Amino acid sequence: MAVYTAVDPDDLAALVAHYDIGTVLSCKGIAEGVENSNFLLETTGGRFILTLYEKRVQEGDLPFFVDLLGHLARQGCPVPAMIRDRGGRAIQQISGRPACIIQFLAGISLTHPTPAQCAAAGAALGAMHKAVEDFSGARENSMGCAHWRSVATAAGDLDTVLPGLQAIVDAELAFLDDRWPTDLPRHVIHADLFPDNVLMLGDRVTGLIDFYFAATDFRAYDLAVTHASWTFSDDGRTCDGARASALMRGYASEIDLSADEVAALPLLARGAALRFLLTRAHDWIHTPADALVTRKDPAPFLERLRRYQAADAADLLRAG
Ligand SMILES: Nc1ncnc2c1ncn2[C@@H]1O[C@H](COP(=O)(O)OP(=O)(O)OP(=O)(O)O)[C@@H](O)[C@H]1O
Ligand SMILES: N[C@@H](CCO)C(=O)O
Repeated sequence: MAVYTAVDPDDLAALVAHYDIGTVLSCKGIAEGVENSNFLLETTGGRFILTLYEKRVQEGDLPFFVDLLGHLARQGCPVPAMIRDRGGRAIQQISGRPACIIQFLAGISLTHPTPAQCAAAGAALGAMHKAVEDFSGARENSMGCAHWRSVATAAGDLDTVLPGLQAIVDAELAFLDDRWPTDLPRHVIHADLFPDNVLMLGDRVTGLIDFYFAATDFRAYDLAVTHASWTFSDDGRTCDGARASALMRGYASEIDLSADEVAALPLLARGAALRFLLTRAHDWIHTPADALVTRKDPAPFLERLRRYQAADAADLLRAG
């Protein structure tokens, strides 16, 4: 369960009193997620998500996320609104943390998506990319390629996570540093569109959530992150061809990738696998023992990295 910070009931009642959302009925910690503290907040006015921003979200970035979600909502993307209080403020403070009350969206986060659901997710990502093209905001990708070396250093001794991991990471960082593209189409991307950040009812996408890694980067890298997180077996050893081609086909129904982007996909996918391997390894070592959080296993992302390193990786990344 991801609850790093507890919320005092009196503080919560005082916060909610600034909004036109009624009074608090209940507030329960949400089991999913590892980054922020999330609560399901029920008031006499309805159901909301209360998010307290933790380690990886900088308070100064919150206005960017509020603007981005507003822009995407106006373009018809299924993203949750950040609720504003009577004074027009979306960003608050509670328990010493920056916090937002967010619209609750219906839908279920999948753990084992079908090909049809992968196609829908790919199309939703593509539609989001179209919608964001004229968004004027920008944010450096603090989890992008330029930062992976410092994430690795901050993690500490990677061999304590998996024997031999340090050498694998060092070699991969050197490989990617030499080859990472510089001039592919870029705009604000989600950068973390895992299945748990997409709400679905059947084969329909009802919500895209958790934009707190959104940043300016290659759109094809966003597709690579989505491929890495939607199309593999739980242990990361096998990429499911039907899911992968459906995801790519769904994305292609919205966005025509250039030949350069298609050629770069295997490399971008290696980067995506490394990014999540590194942050999971960091959290494996550093998650406080008393946090109500289930750490995510880094090993399946090492397996994905190996798969994307293979000579036939481009075959996994083709639209069927
Ligand atoms: N707007 C929303 N509507 C409905 N449910 C939501 C909403 N936002 C979050 N949730 C629920 O809360 C869970 C955790 O939210 P979120 O993914 O934002 O947390 P996180 O700690 O940032 O996670 P991650 O580990 O994916 O970065 C989601 O899986 C979902 O079940
Ligand atoms: N989606 C990420 C957590 C956010 O960095 C993971 O599953 O590792």
